[in-house]
This record gives sequence, C-alpha cells and structure tokens, in this order.
Amino acid sequence: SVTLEHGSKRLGKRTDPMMGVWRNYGLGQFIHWGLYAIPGGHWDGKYYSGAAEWIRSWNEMPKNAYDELYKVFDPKAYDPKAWAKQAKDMGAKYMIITTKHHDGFCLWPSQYTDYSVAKSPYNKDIIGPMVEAYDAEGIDVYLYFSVMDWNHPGYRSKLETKEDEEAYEGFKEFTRNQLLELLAFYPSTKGLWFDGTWDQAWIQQAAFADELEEEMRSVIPGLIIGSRFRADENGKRHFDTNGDLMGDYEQGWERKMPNRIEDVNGNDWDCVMTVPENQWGYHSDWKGHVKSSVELIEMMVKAASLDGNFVINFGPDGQGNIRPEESLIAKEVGEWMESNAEAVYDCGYLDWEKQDWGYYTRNRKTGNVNLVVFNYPASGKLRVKVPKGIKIQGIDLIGTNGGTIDLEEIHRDEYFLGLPKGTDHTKPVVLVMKIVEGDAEVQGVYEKAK
Ligand SMILES: C[C@@H]1N[C@@H](C(=O)NCc2ccccc2)[C@H](O)[C@@H]1O
Repeated sequence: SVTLEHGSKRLGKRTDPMMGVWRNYGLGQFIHWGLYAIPGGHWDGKYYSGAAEWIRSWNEMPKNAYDELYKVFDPKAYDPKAWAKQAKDMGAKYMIITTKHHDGFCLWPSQYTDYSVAKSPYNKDIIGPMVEAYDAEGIDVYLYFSVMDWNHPGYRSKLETKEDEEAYEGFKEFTRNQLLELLAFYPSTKGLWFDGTWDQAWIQQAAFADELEEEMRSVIPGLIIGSRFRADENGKRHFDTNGDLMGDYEQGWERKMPNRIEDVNGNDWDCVMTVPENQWGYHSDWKGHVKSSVELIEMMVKAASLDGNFVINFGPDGQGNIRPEESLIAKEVGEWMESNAEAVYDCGYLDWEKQDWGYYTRNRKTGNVNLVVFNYPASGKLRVKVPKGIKIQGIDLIGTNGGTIDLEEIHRDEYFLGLPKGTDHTKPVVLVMKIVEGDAEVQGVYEKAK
C-alpha cells in the first residue's frame, strides 16, 4: 500500500458507542424536500421523466424560472410533528433531511446566502422545528448536505482557468461556513450525509476536505460522516488508493443493495432507497414500478442480514403534505415492525449458509437467530442447517402469526421446521431461535408467548 496524506483515517469499523447506536438502527427515513417539490416533475404542462429534484437541469425548464420558485415557497401544510409521529409509527430509528440539495436552496436561514427560506414568503426556519420534532420522538437526525450547489456563483464542476480557481476558493469557504453553521444551529445532529461530491473540482480538494472533516468532527465529537464526503489526494472516493474505506461507513448503496456479505467488505453501510424507481423529490405523477411495503420490508431485512441499515425515502409535496402512497408505506411497514422489529433492530449478519426461503439475522443484544421467511416453501417446512455443534434450544414464532412449529431433525445439524397450518404468508413470517452453543439437546418447541 502507498502512504497517503489524505486517505482513510482508520482501518476496520469504528468501535465507539455512537457508531454502535448507528449500527443497530436497522431502519431510517430519508426526506427530500425543497423548491423542486413545487413543480413536482412538471413544467409548463410538460412531464419531466427525470428525478424530480433534478428538474432544474431539464432543458424544458428555464433556469431562471426555477430560480424564482423561492418567491412562492410557503408550505401551509408543513407539520414536522406529524411527520415525526408518522416516522415513529413506521419504526424509523433515524432520519436524514435535505438541508440543501444540488439547487443550493437552503431550508435553514443561512447567514451565507440569500437563497434560503429566510427570503421566501414562508420566512421561517424549516430545519429547526423538524430536528426538534424528531428528537422529541427519539429519532436521531442526520443532515443531508449537497456540496454541488448550482446557485452559488463560485461553484465549478471542474477547474480550468485561473478565474475558476479563484472563484472556487470562495466556494470552498462558503461550503465550510455553511457546514459549521449547520453544526452550530443544530448541535443535536448525529451526523452528516454528504452528496454531490463527484465533481472534478471537488475531488481535487483532498487536503481542504480532510481538514474540514477533522474540523467538523472536533465541533461535534462522535459525528458520523460517510464515505461520500471526500476524496484522497489521488481523487479516490469511497475507498482510498489503498482500497480502505473513507469516512465511517460506506455510502455507495444508492437505489441498489449488496447481495452477499463479501460485497460489503467488512464495512458498515447504509442503503438509501426510493419508493418509485428513481424519484427522491416530490413528483406528482409517479410512473413505472412503485415498491410495495413487502418489497421494502424485504430490502430492510436483507440489509440487516448483511450488516447494513436501510433508509426509505419520502418526498413531501410543495405544501408540505406527505403523499398518500408514502403514508400507506409508513403504515404497513410500521404494522409489520410492531411485532417483528426484534429481527431488524440491533441485528446483523449471521454466518450460516444462506437459505432460499429468506434471511437470517443475528440479534447482537440477545444472541437470538431470526429466520425471516419471504419465500414460503411449498412443503410448508423450512430446511435449516445449523453449524456443527449448535443445538436448537427452542423456537418461537413471532409476529402476527404465533403458533407451534413442528421441529424435525432430519440429519445431524439439519432440521425441518414445519410452520403452523394456516400461517399467513402474505407477509414475511419471523421465527426466533434461541441458540445454545455445545451439546444441549433440542429442548423442544414452545408456544409464542401470548
Ligand atoms: C440521494 C440521491 N443522490 C442524488 C443524486 O444526484 N444521485 C445521482 C447520482 C448517483 C450516484 C452517483 C452520481 C450521481 C439524488 O438527487 C438524491 O439526492
């Protein structure tokens, strides 16, 4: 490996308590909200098929028309307490809010630009009340910040001239000022979720970004920052020139998931996921595949089974309403979590052979093994191979089902678990195994605790 001034600062996972809390979240909520929610994927009667929060980049929308939208930002329906309650009922343990997306509009009254809520008819801080409401529900808040800023005169995607370099110095100072301002205004934030850091200009700022990351970490000790913030001196992002992870967790899983434990390289990671195929900001007319709550529950459990967190995106409309499709998702995910959350919260990878019927997760606090069944076997029996010497002490069927499982040892260390007749398998079924290392014989099965 090569010596790097501005590469990864740590080998292996963070081991401090704040990262331990992050590792056990299981489920988060992303909120993309901003001026783009006003046009909601349409302009002048035309339909924008791109991601709604990118509508400013659409040729059919004049840039100055977009840049005037702040003059009509006045979300009468904005109710952060209701949003936080809904997120709580869904079972989200953390929330990531877009303080500033690529368009540069700030949802907080920044001292460093006029392009903020302070200059809109709404003329109040959006972020502060949201942080308070989510904190009050016990949901940790993370601040999304886009380095790319289409509004700032000093922003450049690449540095080609002396003028570019001078302008960009001003942009770098502005970026630092805004980040320090966010940490000062909202000190209860647990971390920053950076985006818009792929530009050539930015990945040439290894020293500046390294120093800024250190400075932010000194302002809020334990602050959690992912791999998407900065590049090393060779322009390498996410993983430095030696292949070591930048930041505290891998942030590359945007609208995609790892499939095997090898794909996560022993790192913490989160997957951020849209409900439609690719809409983060509000689009009034979703087209194509819209994920069901069962699909999202499967992704959430799959993430937990591979030592990651799963974050479901919400895009409130221009008035601050949560759209009906997302409210339904929140309700249905929450209903499932109500009786099955122990298979997700505090859970991670279990090195048992992957089975076709679904996923294993290991609860780090209880040591229990969870079997989360998505692909219900035609036989009604789950095949479970346990590692040599592991004996199943007892199994409990949790969730909405309950009931007795018919346990049959078919070979040494291999069992058929017969699910109770009439098990409702239109929803994922969860079995919890209490494992006793060593030769304890199978202690039989016990009814779900009523
Ligand atoms: C979390 C999402 N990231 C923003 C985005 O621009 N993604 C497109 C993209 C995804 C991966 C590499 C480069 C660019 C989207 O607008 C959302 O904010």
